[in-house]
Amino acid sequence: MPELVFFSGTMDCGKSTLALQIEHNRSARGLVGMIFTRNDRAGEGKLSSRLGLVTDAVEVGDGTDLYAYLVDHLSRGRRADYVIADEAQFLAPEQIDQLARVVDDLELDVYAFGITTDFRSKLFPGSQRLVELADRVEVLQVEALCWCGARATHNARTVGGVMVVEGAQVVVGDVTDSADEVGYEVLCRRHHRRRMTAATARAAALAPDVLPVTQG
Ligand SMILES: Nc1ncnc2c1ncn2[C@@H]1O[C@H](COP(=O)(O)OP(=O)(O)O)[C@@H](O)[C@H]1O
Ligand SMILES: Cc1cn([C@H]2C[C@H](O)[C@@H](COP(=O)(O)O)O2)c(=O)[nH]c1=O
Repeated sequence: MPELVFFSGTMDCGKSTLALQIEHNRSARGLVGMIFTRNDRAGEGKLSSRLGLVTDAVEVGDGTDLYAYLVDHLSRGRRADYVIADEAQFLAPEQIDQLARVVDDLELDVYAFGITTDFRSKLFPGSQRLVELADRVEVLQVEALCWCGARATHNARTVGGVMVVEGAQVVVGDVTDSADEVGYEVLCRRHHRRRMTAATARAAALAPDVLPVTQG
């Protein structure tokens, strides 16, 4: 039975890498994938992983009907044996419904990859719809780590290394972005709740009132 699978995790846990591996393994066996993405850091129409792998993809826009796109593609005699949707958190709920229809009516497997929650630990609307509709939700196995060493479960947005909780839900960026700009950092829940990033934890450890008193 074809399935809608949601591979979810924090930023930087290997979702795009897994998407590219699934694509590689299937294309090595002669299958043809339809790859959708939205707002990938590598630019329009790209699916990229931090390990350096990248492939071309169809850039989804606000008005793209993913079901209609596939019907049109197939009716022109082109092939699509399965579907990959990366950065699926950026898709609208209706577009997730369209992916579910691709599974049910076109009988294609759909593999969606995305982060579940935003920098305020609120569900992205597209991810919420995926959790509601997916046949399976798979949490990625190679977990990212918080600076404290615990499993990272939350995505923090930072400016100058300091966690912020105000701003637009969508701001494309990376965990490696320089400390001056808007960037991201993955944290465990405890440190996300306390808004304690690696930089603020370091600063707190160096603060004069916590330095050991030197004996004269
Ligand atoms: N230099 C590196 N060497 C090995 N692994 C790396 C390196 N840089 C990033 N990674 C790994 O790549 C993964 C991030 O891959 P990516 O697919 O881009 O993540 P996601 O799509 O979940 O944000 C992480 O598991 C990270 O550990
Ligand atoms: C938490 C959060 C993230 N984003 C953006 C930042 C990145 O461009 C993507 C996530 O990509 P990844 O491949 O999973 O690292 O999402 C955002 O727009 N808003 C957020 O709250």
